[in-house]
Amino acid sequence: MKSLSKKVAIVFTGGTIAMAMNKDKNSFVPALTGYEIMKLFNNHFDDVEIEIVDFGNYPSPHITIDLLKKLKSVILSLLNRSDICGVVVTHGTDTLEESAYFLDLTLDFSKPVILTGSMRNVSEDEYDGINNIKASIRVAINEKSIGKGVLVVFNNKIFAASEVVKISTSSLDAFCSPMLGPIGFVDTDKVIFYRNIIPQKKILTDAVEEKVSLLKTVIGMDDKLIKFCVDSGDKGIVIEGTGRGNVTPTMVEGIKYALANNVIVVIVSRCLTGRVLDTYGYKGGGKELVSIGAILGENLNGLKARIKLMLSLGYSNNYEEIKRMFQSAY
Ligand SMILES: NC(=O)C[C@H](N)C(=O)O
Repeated sequence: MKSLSKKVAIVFTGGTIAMAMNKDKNSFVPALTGYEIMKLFNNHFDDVEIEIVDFGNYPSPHITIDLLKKLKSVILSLLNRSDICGVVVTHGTDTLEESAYFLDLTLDFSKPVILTGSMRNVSEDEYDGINNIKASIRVAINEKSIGKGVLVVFNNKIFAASEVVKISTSSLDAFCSPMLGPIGFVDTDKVIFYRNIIPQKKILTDAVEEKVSLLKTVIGMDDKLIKFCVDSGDKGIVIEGTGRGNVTPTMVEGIKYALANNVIVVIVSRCLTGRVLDTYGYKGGGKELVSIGAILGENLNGLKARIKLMLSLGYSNNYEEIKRMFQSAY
């Protein structure tokens, strides 16, 4: 009999990793349970026991905040068990970075939690689901993965949830950390970390404010979308500004309107790397935005800043406290 020294729970939520070709629809659709995926896996590990948790089979654009709250509590109850050393979550890649960051900010745990998925489904030759699960298990059982927050393992690269983005619609190498690169790699059976990360400050809240929109600044943009968000009841708006965090002059009145209506406005950048800062003093520049009360979102991209604002507004309705949460992420 095998001696089972380590136990990893794998929570299956759906995505391409659990999809197959449907001939009638001539397209890819949800098809496989966690058990069916793991039958293909053919246990590669002698010393690891796997526990399968079938959470659901959701394409990731179908993931909601309610589902994320449920997923968080499923993961928490697994992490609380002394027999489980880490949790792997399979997830559709389209929204994986949002779910990973949500879990990173809300799970206060040192045991490894790894999100992964696949870019090819089981009907395709290059099905990458098994390799990604295998690499994720290796990271989950590695002691060096402890205390690093939620990680994303994809195509043998290891990323911090706070940094990772999906960069390709179709490549197997679909994820990257544009500013800092992966924190490590899975090289055959070895897990190698090349740098450490400072875990993000947690936002320990069960309440999540869902009325938060994300807008992107483009040339010639006016303020009609900002005003629409305010008038339709948003409590927060994240704006991806240009460059250092600037907007068009014609957006400023809308931002003032939002702030006057107690809607928190967070400015981040549509650039892929770098921090926002109030360096520009022209109309719509960061200096004016900060002076009227907009909050700068540091180096977060729009997707992550929106998740953080939803959680911050769930935790507090105090403007100063929310500002502090954005300014001291670590
Ligand atoms: N590769 C994938 O998983 C993409 C799929 N559309 C999803 O996110 O569910």
